[in-house]
Amino acid sequence: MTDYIKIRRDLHQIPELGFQEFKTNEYIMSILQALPQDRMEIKTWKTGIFVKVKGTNPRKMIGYRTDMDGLPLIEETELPYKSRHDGKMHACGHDIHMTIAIAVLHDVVNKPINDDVLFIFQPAEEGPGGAQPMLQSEIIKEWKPDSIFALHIAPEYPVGTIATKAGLLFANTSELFIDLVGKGGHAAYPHRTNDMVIAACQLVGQLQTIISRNIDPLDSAVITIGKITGGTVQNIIAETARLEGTIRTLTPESMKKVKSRIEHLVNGVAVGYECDTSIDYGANYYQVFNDENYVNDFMDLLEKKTSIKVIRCKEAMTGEDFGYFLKEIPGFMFWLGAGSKYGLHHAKLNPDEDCIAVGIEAVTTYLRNKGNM
Ligand SMILES: CC(=O)N[C@@H](CCC[C@H](N)C(=O)O)C(=O)O
Repeated sequence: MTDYIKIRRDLHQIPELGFQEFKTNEYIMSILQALPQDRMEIKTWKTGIFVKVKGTNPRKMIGYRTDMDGLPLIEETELPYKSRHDGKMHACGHDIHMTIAIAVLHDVVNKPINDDVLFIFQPAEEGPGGAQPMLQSEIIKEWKPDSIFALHIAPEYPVGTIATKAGLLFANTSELFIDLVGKGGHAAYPHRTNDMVIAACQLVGQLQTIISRNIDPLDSAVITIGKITGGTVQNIIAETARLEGTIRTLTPESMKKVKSRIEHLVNGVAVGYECDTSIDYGANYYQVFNDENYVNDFMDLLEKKTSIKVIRCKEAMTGEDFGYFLKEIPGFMFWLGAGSKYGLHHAKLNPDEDCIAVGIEAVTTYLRNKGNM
């Protein structure tokens, strides 16, 4: 087993939720402390870490970002190194992302390039979002990279491939939490209550009409209600219900429109069912929009210098708060093929660990080329 596979498996066993990545931080710090220190400057920010690796003749600073958090999900793999944290799992590949960042950092510390490289270990990508507050931190004001890039594993692409495109890669996202409060009571006396299970069911159906009736058919958007809770027991009419979901759009303008329609429909339910309602949009992520020049250079470079297969893909409705970095700093994100039968956010996700070597090759090839010009 290589050192990097061990690192990935160690990290896989200790998934932590956003801004609680304490053990993850400690684990990464212990690796950093064992590296030669003369070229590195390390600063911590909440549970995140910035590492500046000084170049030999720096003219610019290149940023490379990895996310750190896991998801609230019970792992259903039979892997000997499955999650040791009950109800939490690295089901979005952040264990692989961190491993690749550590491996590349190790390489750049041992064989420095001309330019400075800023490695950003960012907490809370799954929520509530670490990128935006990190960008507002004093550290990034002092160490603002001239360009930045990042990767995300893609279970649907085979190992040995990467996929990306110029322009929009990932959607605008917003979490969605809707609370309904009516009047509960005995199941045999519905006329004395306002049943929030009925109101919630109506609302879920109505929300889907936003996509089919309010969004231009040539545009695209998603409203997913992933969770409904309400009521207490089978023979009591529910006083409260809660819908939890997410909105995805291809433009910030469509996001505004979807939210405005949601508000109208929720108000309609409030009037129609004589209940109290509230909406909370939770974490909102800006689209991941790749700079055409940077991403084309990257794809051309991999095609010329490596045997990695480069796929020009379509945009996806996934979200990533790396979009906030790209809003301020030019750069790009790419998918790294990880060949798993189960997709992102699935309890049986099992990325092929061979993708780690491909990720390391793609990132170091880019850094060694761009950072030595
Ligand atoms: C790559 C990926 O799967 N990202 C997540 C980002 C979560 C955004 C937020 N918590 C939301 O649900 O809107 C995704 O679900 O796309």
